[in-house]
Amino acid sequence: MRISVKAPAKINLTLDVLAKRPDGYHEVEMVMTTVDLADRVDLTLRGDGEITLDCSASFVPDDIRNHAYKAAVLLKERYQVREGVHLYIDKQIPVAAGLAGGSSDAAATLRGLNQLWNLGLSLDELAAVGAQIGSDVPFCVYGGTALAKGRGEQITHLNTPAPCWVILAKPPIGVSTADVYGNLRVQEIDNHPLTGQMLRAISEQDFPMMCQALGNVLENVTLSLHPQVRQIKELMMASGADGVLMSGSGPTVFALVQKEAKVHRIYNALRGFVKDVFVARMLGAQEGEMLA
Ligand SMILES: C[C@](O)(CO)[C@H](O)COP(=O)(O)OP(=O)(O)OC[C@H]1O[C@@H](n2ccc(N)nc2=O)[C@H](O)[C@@H]1O
Ligand SMILES: Nc1ncnc2c1ncn2[C@@H]1O[C@H](COP(=O)(O)OP(=O)(O)OP(=O)(O)O)[C@@H](O)[C@H]1O
Repeated sequence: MRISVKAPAKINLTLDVLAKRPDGYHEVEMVMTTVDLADRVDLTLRGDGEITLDCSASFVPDDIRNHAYKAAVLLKERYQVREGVHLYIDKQIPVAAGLAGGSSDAAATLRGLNQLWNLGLSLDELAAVGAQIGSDVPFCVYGGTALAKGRGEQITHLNTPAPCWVILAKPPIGVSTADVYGNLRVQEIDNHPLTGQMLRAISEQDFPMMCQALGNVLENVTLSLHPQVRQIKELMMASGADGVLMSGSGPTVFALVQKEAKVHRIYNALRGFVKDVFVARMLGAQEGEMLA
């Protein structure tokens, strides 16, 4: 038996850090949404109980370091499953990009195995397993649009934002999330995003207010480490984007626009500058879509 599950990328519409915690993580408050730039995870039942993985991108680890592999191991142990699985990841989301590609693969694996292994678990139960893998995994289990608190695992579901286009551009650098958080001086943050305004903009589907409320306190840290990220932001703004922000710990920057004509202008301007440029839409549905 084989099933395929979509693993969409996420963007952060806001990312605020409130405090550094004694466990080394940071207390965050962030609004996240999924977009239709997605990996695909194929899951094939293995009767011998083994867990194996292949990925279309050869540089992505194919063992326990892979978040999807880890998800399968954790679920198998926790629910004492006898069967195994072969996972194949068709990678479309750029790696180490601030788009939660690995987290989304893990979440898609949890959703797919729930079906393949007939576990009958709720999304809340899958998200609890996901939290053991990474802070972004619980959000990715649900998808859609949400406010995430704690270290990212406390999820409140939100409405679908105003319809718009999302143009994503990733400069050819990988960014370590741990390094970016490590370089953040929480007491010195002077650009806290307007989270309340973002929540209002989403509930009222107010596109201009959503663009105004975009904000990410990790942006300055990554910008100081990688000046190319600032150049991409400036290029997007000069090409007519309605709102521009870095996603997560970066280095991917996204532009929001409502008029389709602007999409082409921004895309063409960026393609002369970086190779990885994607045009996407925000996903409305809360639960990741099963393909088959
Ligand atoms: C930047 C974001 O992607 C925004 O959505 C997340 O906050 C990070 O999510 P993630 O990549 O799933 O993060 P994890 O794999 O849990 O943690 C990677 C590293 O980031 C740092 N980290 C992560 C989350 C958090 N709330 N505080 C942190 O300080 C820690 O040093 C941790 O060792
Ligand atoms: N399934 C996977 N896909 C991509 N990378 C993975 C995967 N599993 C583990 N990794 C490792 O995780 C690291 C981060 O990759 P990922 O693409 O998830 O980063 P990211 O998009 O910045 O994540 P986040 O936004 O959650 O911080 C990579 O260096 C990669 O080696």
